[in-house]
Amino acid sequence: MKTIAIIAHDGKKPEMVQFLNEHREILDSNQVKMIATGTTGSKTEAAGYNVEKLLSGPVGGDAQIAARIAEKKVDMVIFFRDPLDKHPHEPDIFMLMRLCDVHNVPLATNPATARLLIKGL
Ligand SMILES: O=C(CO)COP(=O)(O)O
Repeated sequence: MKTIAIIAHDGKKPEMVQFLNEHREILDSNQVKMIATGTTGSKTEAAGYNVEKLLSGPVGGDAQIAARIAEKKVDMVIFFRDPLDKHPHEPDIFMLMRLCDVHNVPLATNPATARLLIKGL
């Protein structure tokens, strides 16, 4: 069983849903568990997937996922960041990405990278 963390900023949520739908077969299999920040999780559920929803990003969701990364409970992170928007919780976003590097967890921040990573699952 592999755990994938799914996170998307508002401007990137449509791209995330499109990405998920392109990989439905893999993501629906019993070999994959998804966790997500709150609103991304709601969109993921609305698209028909099972997902564990954590808090919304700005109120601690990124920090919760970062903690799971530190606890070695996450195998891959797909985080479609919006580089053209400001985020009040930027310190949490950097913490999450930093912990991916500390713990050598694969991190995709755009669909092109995510497509390559998910093929390697
Ligand atoms: O803010 C986010 C990531 O930094 C995402 O949070 P939501 O999925 O709750 O919108």
